[in-house]
Amino acid sequence: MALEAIEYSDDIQNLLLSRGHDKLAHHPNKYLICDEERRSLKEVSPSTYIPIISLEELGGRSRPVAIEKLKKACKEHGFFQVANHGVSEALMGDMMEIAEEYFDMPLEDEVHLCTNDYRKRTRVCTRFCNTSNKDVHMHWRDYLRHPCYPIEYHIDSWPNNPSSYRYIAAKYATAMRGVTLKLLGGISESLGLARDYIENALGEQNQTMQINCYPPCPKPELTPLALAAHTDPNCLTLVQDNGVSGLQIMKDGTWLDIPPLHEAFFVHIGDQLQVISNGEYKSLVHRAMTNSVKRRMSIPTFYGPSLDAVIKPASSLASANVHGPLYVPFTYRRFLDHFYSIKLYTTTLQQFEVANCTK
Ligand SMILES: O=C(O)CCC(=O)C(=O)O
Ligand SMILES: [Fe+2]
Repeated sequence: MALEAIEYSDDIQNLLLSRGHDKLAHHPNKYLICDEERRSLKEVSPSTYIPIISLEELGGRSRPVAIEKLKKACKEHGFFQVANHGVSEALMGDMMEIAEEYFDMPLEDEVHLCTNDYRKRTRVCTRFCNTSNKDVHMHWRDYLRHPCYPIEYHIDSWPNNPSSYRYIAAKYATAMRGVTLKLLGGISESLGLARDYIENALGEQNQTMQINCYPPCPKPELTPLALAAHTDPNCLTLVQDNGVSGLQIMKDGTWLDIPPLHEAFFVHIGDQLQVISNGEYKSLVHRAMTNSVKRRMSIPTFYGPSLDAVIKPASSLASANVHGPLYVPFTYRRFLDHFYSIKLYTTTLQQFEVANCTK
């Protein structure tokens, strides 16, 4: 689909859930979900075991043991929690507080950031994707999103309100980059690659911070999904939440509830790591549920390639596989264009599978 075709004039300000009431009354059909999604909501199991990776352990003499743990977590689960990560409780608290404040502000100050155009890298939005199909259902979520690396390059595009937003978000983004790079170093080694392999494979790199705001939903039976099932298109995602549950992940064909984590970050694998690892590690299918009582907030840090980086399976992993490379090389820009143009957000990778490209 031509990208030009995806501009359309939904009144995004009217659709933002957090800025006004009764979206269900005004847009009764927009939030309905399909039968298949509705069926899957009934088959959810209670919370699951979440492997713990200690960043202290990864940086110390027990690194080889920690790398083995990391390998098992990535291979068998696709997710883990990172503890002893060095991001202070105070900074995590300040970031969540300013995030909550942001979504309590009147919209007037932020109108200039509201857009559904995914190419605007700093934006306030409510749609998951920018498809031209207006019938795609909406999610019970608003979000603010902005790039964070290099900070000096992007900070002027960030919200200026609340007045300490930029200061706190910059401190947080810097700390999160440190944690992510340490994890990526460990993950590289867990695949038998040089410690800086993945970092280098991401080119100039891209770090994006997102603040998801899921307001209480008056009719969760009508619109149970706050965010539909998807895999993240980036490489690795680290999530902080505000202590309200709602995240679910798919493991071995079953949906599982993930409880809120205190002081730890929930980390999971994205599509680019699946490609670089040549399918050794799989990106995690996940979604979020609505809640009729409490507002849920989450702050994912998405770490991935720069738009021009060419992503492909690591050659040592491709040659170790009887099938060779499982994915064709692509630029991240091309990948994202495809990701934002499809309706089923769990299938982006299929387009880039060698098996599908040589037919
Ligand atoms: O809210 C969450 O915990 C997950 C959010 C998410 O999956 C996303 O923003 O991509
Ligand atoms: Fe996600």
